Amino acid sequence: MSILLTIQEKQPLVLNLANSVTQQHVADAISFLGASPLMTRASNELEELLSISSALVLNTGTINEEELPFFITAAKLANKMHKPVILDPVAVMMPYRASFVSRLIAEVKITIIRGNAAEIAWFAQSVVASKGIDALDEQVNDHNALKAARQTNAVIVQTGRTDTITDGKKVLKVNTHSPLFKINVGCGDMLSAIIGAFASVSDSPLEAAFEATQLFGEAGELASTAVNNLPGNFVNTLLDTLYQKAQNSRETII
Ligand SMILES: Nc1ncnc2c1ncn2[C@@H]1O[C@H](COP(=O)(O)OP(=O)(O)OP(=O)(O)O)[C@@H](O)[C@H]1O
Ligand SMILES: Cc1ncsc1CCO
Ligand SMILES: [Mg+2]
Repeated sequence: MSILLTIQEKQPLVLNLANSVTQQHVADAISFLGASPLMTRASNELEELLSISSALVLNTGTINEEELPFFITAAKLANKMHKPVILDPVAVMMPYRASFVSRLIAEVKITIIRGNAAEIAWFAQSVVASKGIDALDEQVNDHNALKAARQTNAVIVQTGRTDTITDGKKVLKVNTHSPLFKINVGCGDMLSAIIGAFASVSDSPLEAAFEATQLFGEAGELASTAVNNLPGNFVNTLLDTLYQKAQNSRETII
């Protein structure tokens, strides 16, 4: 059975410590795929929520220092309960964010890290040109992705014009092309959450990360064409396309 179909059968709950910029799109993406999103900022409910969740997605886009213990507690509980933890290390190259993420990953096990080339370079002690949330270098850098995977023991999803997915040994690629992804803020956040939904029902983080990234890339291409390559309606059309793909996967077996 495909992972996408399993998501709809199991309707897993995906718990998100989301950023405050793009959380509606993140929740929609999870929901339209057939999973169930939940966002929280309350440490006193973490244990209860994680016990009914199938994955935890940590997005460090709008963190502050008071939230570090909250992120650590959430991930430690998920580790203890053997639930996959996905990290989206937004702009981790910036010094405070680097300090936050360093302290987080020193304490917890991350299953999958999804970031752009500049963010993944940081995990490989390397530098790729960037400005804030955006990587500026379009080169495909397998070396950084492989090194990041080996150093963190996580599956790495390095997004860009070509996406590279690796566990430090095997390297998989997604080569779909939708330029509108780059200018619509939050598409990376949506993909990280979708990877969370896939990992929540799969025993293979590598396979889950690859299939989620491929689905997202294909949906992006269809959505770009449908909106004549104009950005204003892209995300809504992308969400509709994800929904249709999820529905189609059901029809293939009915
Ligand atoms: N230059 C590009 N051309 C085509 N697609 C791209 C390009 N850069 C990124 N993408 C696609 O955009 C999606 C999000 O990846 P991206 O690298 O932009 O994440 P991000 O920088 O974290 O985004 P955000 O911070 O806005 O959420 C991925 O599906 C990726 O394949
Ligand atoms: C623009 C922005 N700033 C912090 S998080 C975020 C959304 C992209 O991750
Ligand atoms: Mg991002």
